[in-house]
Formats: sequence, structure tokens, C-alpha cells
Amino acid sequence: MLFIFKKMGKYLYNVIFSLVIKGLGAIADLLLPFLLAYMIDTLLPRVTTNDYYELIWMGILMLLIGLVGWVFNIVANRSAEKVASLAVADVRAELFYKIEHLNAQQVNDISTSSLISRLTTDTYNIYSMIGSLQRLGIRAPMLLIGGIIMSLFMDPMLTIIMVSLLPFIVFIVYYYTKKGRPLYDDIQKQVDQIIRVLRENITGVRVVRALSMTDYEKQRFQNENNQTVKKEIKATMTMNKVRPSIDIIMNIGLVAVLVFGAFRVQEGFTQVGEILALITYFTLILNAMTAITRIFIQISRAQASAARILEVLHLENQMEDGVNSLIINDKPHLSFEHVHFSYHGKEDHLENIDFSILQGQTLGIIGATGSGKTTIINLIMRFYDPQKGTIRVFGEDIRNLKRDELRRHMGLVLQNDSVFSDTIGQNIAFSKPSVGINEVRFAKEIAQADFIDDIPDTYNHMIAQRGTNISGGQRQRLLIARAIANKPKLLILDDASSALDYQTDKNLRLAIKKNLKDTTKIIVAQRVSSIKDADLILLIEDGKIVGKGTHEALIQSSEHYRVLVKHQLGEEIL
Ligand SMILES: Nc1ncnc2c1ncn2[C@@H]1O[C@H](COP(=O)(O)OP(=O)(O)OP(=O)(O)O)[C@@H](O)[C@H]1O
Repeated sequence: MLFIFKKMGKYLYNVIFSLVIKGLGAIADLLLPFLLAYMIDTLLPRVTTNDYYELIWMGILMLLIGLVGWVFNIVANRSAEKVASLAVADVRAELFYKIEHLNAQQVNDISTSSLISRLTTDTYNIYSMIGSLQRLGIRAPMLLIGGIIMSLFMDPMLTIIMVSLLPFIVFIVYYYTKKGRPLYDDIQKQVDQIIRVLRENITGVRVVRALSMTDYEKQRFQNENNQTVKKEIKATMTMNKVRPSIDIIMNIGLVAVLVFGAFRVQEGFTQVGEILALITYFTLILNAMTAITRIFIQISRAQASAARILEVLHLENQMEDGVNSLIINDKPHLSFEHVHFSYHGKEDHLENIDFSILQGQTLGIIGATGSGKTTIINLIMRFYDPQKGTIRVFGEDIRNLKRDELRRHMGLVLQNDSVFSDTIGQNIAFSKPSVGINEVRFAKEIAQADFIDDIPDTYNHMIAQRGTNISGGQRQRLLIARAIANKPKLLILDDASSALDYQTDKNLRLAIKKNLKDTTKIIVAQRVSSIKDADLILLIEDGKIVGKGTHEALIQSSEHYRVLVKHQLGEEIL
């Protein structure tokens, strides 16, 4: 709750304004039954055919008070909405910023779907609570306490009968709110599951259809949906016991008041108008109690959501950013010194990786699927830090380098990288807004993306979301052009040309070699032909380097590499 109050604190003046106006509106509501009793018990008996002005004036006064209450309510509600929207926008911004700075492992641990639901439904729960708290947080207690005071003022005896029931109501609210909180927690976790299935289906829609898995996926979604319904019903059933329980207690109270009230009118202790006013006050008290219950339900929900948001906000920054700037010198551009890495701290996904390359050289990494090639790239990008060993760029431990600077000096194309729903030109210039048309054209030439010239609106052609209106090979070339347009010092192509035919792949490598002499290149591939001209080749198996050297050296020294070459390029090349 402290977290939510802190967020509201930024808009303290607006909050105070809403609460004060709501308070004034509540005073207006509390005055009306009192005036009604005065009208019935005092003014009505005095009315004669010539003397009814007092009654009319009283009617007008009551109407005006009612009107003022109505206007105050509208003004205060608007201000409350504004505060709720602004405060939650701040929460969303803070959460988004934090998510942007989580490391890849933290994102994996929480899961992307859960992060999405924390950013959407959880923040919405907080929004609802902040709104209600301002609309009812002062008004309801004022009506409750004010109603009791006014009733006491009119008939203490009857009021005591009513008020003696309040502890039961407080107990009911407390008991069910405590029970409800974990249930709302469960609902939010279930929403994570729905989003997970939804995401998988939206991103993998073509695979799902191609494998005729639509019915299976429908069923999977339906299962999660049913689970959500079950959990929502459970939570709602629990919280819905609150209102009827309060109603029955209050109705017992009202009946008791009416029965005792009738006796008291008969005995002359009180008057009919006062009984009417008392019943109106009791209705106000009942409504106030209901409103307070509603606030408690929303508080339970918002507390569960705030805890989920805080869990992310409190995640430790596991990868401290470095402070040093990147300085280009004669030391190796990139070196791994006995690096060990594990994703979950159990088995080693990389073991004793050790190599170094100079600026302008090409490193080829080859190995079976799952051998650890992308993991090496993940460490170079500093998506993760190794558990043992050091990675250096121009001699500096990458942990000491400013992460933004480190990443800005690289151009990266990953296996399943995505293009954006924007023009071809914007997609290529994406990495740096200052990239001009000449750089875009230059990048296109190197990336062999000539298909762009055959499209009537060339660079202005719109790419559909996730690049569905271009072929896989065209998408890869667009991504390579994007990485090159940034003029990176280190270009990393992780299985980035797998969809290209052999000739285009060869032309691409030749163009890169010719035009990007000072750029250090890392090419991860399954094809020997893609890496065979590299200055250094790493052959990876089960996270270990099992062969290291040039193509020729490896043919001499590694049986493993020889088998690979024989299978892919034929016996004669050996
Ligand atoms: N985020 C992750 N969390 C846990 N394990 C992972 C993660 N990413 C990869 N792995 C595991 O690490 C190992 C190496 O994976 P990696 O992606 O580096 O292989 P790869 O050689 O690039 O494979 P491919 O050629 O298929 O892309 C695999 O066993 C994989 O299951």
C-alpha cells in the first residue's frame, strides 16, 4: 500500500482537492435527512392556507443543497480519475524502464507473459483502487460517522441499537478481505498463463496452422480460460458473501429500529419525521458500509497486483553497468579468457572458452544445434555475465565498459530477429536515426538486398508486422543491411544467412570482406562454406571448443571438422 500511496503523493494537491470536495458533498448529503425531519415535524404542523412560505423555502433550500452535492461529486470524480490515470502512468513508466534494464535471465525467470500482465492488468487494478479510494475513501467514512452522529443527535437509544451491529460488519469485512487476497493473487497468475498461450499462438500462428494444430491450441487456450473462470468465480464467490452478510445484519437493525421506534413515537419520546430521517441515515450508513467493503475488495486486488509489480521493481540489477568508455587500441578486438557459463547455475553451457581475434579479422563459429554458439554471442552482447573467466574488448573487461557504448559498437543479426512494421528505409536506418540515404544504400549493396530496387516504391515500401509480406531470405538481407548501416566495429551474424542460396551467401561474404575491412566479423553458421575463409574458426561441441584454427589447419588437426567438411562440401575438397 505504501507504494501506491507514494505514487498518489506526487499528485497530493489534486488528491486533497478531490477528498475535500467529496467531504463537502458528504456534508450536503448528511444535512438533507435532518432538514426533512425538521420539515415534517416542525414546519408541516404550522402550515395553514396563508402560511406555507416557510415550507416552500425549505423545499428550495433542500433542492439547492442536493444540487451542490451533485456538482461537487462530479467535479471530485473527475479530479480523482485524473490522479488515478497519472499515478498509474507513472507506475507503468517505472515498470517499463525496469523491464528494459532486466537481464535476459531475469526476463526468463519471470516470463514475458507475466511481465505483460503486470504492465497491463496489474496496473489497471491499481488504477481502479486509486480512483475508488479518492471517490469513497473520505466520503464513505464521513457518511458512516456523520450518519451515526446525526442519528445519535436525533434518538440515541435507536442509534445504539443500530451501531451495536457495526462490529459484526467490521469482522465480516476483515475476514473475507483476508481470504480474498490470495485468491486475487491466483487470478493474476492465471492471467499470465492466458497471455502466454495467446502470445505463443499469435507469434506462431503460421506454424500452428501449418501443423494443423488449431484445434489443439483452441483446447489449450480454452483450458487456461476455464481455469481463469474457476479462479474468478472462487474469488468473487468469497467476496460476494460480504454484501449479503452486511445486508442481513443491517436489515435486522432496521426492523429493530422500526419496531422500537413505533413504541417510542407512541410514548412521545420521538416523532414520525425523526424516524423517517433515522431510516434515511441508516440507509446512508448501510451504503457507506457497502462502499467501504468495495474499497477493501479493491485494496485486496490492488495489494496483490502491487506486490507483483514490486517483485519486478525490486529485482536487483544483477549486471552492474560499467563506467569506462570504449577505447580502440592495438590489443585484440575480442578475447575470451577461460570463460565458463551456465544459464541456471547447474550444468555448464559453456566450458573453458578461450580465443582472441584482432580488429578487422573474421571469426567463424560452427557446431551442431544446441552446442552453445548463440550462448557465446549472448555473452559478447553482455545479455549475461559468465560465472568464470573474462571477456575483453580491446583489452578491457566488458564488465567495466558502459553497456550502451559496448552494444552501440556492435551490429547484430540474430537467427529469428524481427523487422518492424515500417518502411524498408526506416527498417534499415533503425539502429541510428542519423543514418542517411547514402548509408542505407551502401548497406543495401553489401547485404545483397537488390530485391528492394525491384519494388515500385523501393525504400518507402511498407513492411508488414514481423515481415510477413517479404520472403525469409529477403528478411535476412534486410536485417543484415540494418546491422551494417550502423557502421559497427564488430559485426555479428548469428545464423543470419541460413535462408540465402549458396551464391548470394558467397556474394554477401565477399562484399563484407571488401567493404568492411576495419570491421571485425563474427559469423555463426551451420554451413562450412559460410565460415571457411575466416581467420579463426571455433568448432563447438557441448559447450566446449573441440577444434580451433583456420580452415586448412582444422582439416589437418580435427577429425570432427574433416567429417563436417566431407559431409557438406564433398570428399574432393579434402
Ligand atoms: N535462455 C536459456 N535458458 C536455459 N538454457 C538455455 C537458454 N538458451 C539456450 N539454452 C541451452 O544452452 C545450450 C546452448 O544453446 P545455444 O542457443 O547456444 O545453441 P546453438 O549452438 O546456438 O544452437 P542453434 O544452432 O540451434 O541455434 C542448449 O542446451 C540450450 O538448451
